[in-house]
Amino acid sequence: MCESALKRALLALPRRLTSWEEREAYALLETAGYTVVDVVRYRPISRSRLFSKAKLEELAEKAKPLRGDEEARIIVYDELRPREYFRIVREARVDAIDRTLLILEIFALHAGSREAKLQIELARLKHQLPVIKEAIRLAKMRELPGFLGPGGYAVDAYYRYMVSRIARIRRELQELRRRREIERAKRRSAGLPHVAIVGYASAGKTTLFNKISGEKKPVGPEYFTTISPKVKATSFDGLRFAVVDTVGFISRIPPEIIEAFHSTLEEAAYADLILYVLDVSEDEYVMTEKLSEGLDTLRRIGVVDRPMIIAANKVDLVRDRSDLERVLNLIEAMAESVYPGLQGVIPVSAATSEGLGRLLCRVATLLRGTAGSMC
Ligand SMILES: Nc1nc2c(ncn2[C@@H]2O[C@H](COP(=O)(O)OP(=O)(O)OP(=O)(O)O)[C@@H](O)[C@H]2O)c(=O)[nH]1
Ligand SMILES: [Mg+2]
Repeated sequence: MCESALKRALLALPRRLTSWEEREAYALLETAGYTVVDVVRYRPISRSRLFSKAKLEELAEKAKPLRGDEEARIIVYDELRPREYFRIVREARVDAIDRTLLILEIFALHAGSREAKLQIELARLKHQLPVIKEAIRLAKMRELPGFLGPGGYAVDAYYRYMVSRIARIRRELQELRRRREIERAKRRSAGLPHVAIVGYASAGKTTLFNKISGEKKPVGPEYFTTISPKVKATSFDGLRFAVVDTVGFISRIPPEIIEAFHSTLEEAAYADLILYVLDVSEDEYVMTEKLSEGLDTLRRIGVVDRPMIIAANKVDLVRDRSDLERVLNLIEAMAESVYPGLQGVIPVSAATSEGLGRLLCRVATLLRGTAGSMC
């Protein structure tokens, strides 16, 4: 969902990005409601120092038209260390955010549940804590005159507030997680096996979830349309099961976000079957990159041995159908080599329902554990 009034942004892009990662950067900015007014490309000097003096001057020059606009931001599509943040803000006099904060802004736009809102606030606070620490250090050295009041007392107080707020959010999240576990246990004791739909952002997970469950959850071309997991009981061929929609993966998910959304992705770790949605209408290189990123993310959240089916989605958009078999084989070979639990790759179109019957038949067979199925 884009905000109607676009916020202006000066985008700082590292030169190391591949072209599809660059497209992803623009897609994320657009989803967050920014319009890019100018771009600065740079090669980081080191991990802690991104910009040379000359680059910083270029950035400040290009940021001039944004000065005084409270909504405008310099967006550094990288990990921004506190010292670098203050260097930029002091030089350019426009506020800056990094890639993690950009992603969190998008999450905040789509956060419906209390749990999602708390997770985002927690991730933001944890991200800001080192910045505030740096502000205290600079205020003590009198390098940051006037920043949040004299002598940095206000900064100190804010720091203490953040620490106590983090502790409170952690407690509340623990309670919500406990409740979620109870609900999951209830569904299990009712005998419902769980199928978790996972995959890269915008692969078509919710479209497939809606088709399988008869729901009408929002879908859309922007990233992170879904951020809280949705569960719905459904049935196929006399078999009842629960289907779960989850938050999409993106490349290089920042650690704060992985941690914040662990409980969301946890639904996948508890599932009896993983339905991995892959957009096969994309360029082959992009598709395989996204597949390996996604499988890597699953491994990081502890999904290593659950049975998995890959739904090769959006086949309605594949022009060269004669080449599809080769692409499916490639996906299978690639996924199998890193994920031994793979139980097949099935071409589908969540939009037109093509292949859906075969997919569900395979899901039901695996959940029943019956051998010698027709699909
Ligand atoms: N042509 C075509 N479009 C599809 C298909 N499946 C999904 N889409 C479109 O792809 C876009 C993304 O679909 P979603 O279902 O929102 O994708 P998602 O994986 O849930 O995305 P996030 O929740 O943002 O991670 C939407 O514009 C859908 O209409 C398909 O099989 N064919
Ligand atoms: Mg979705």
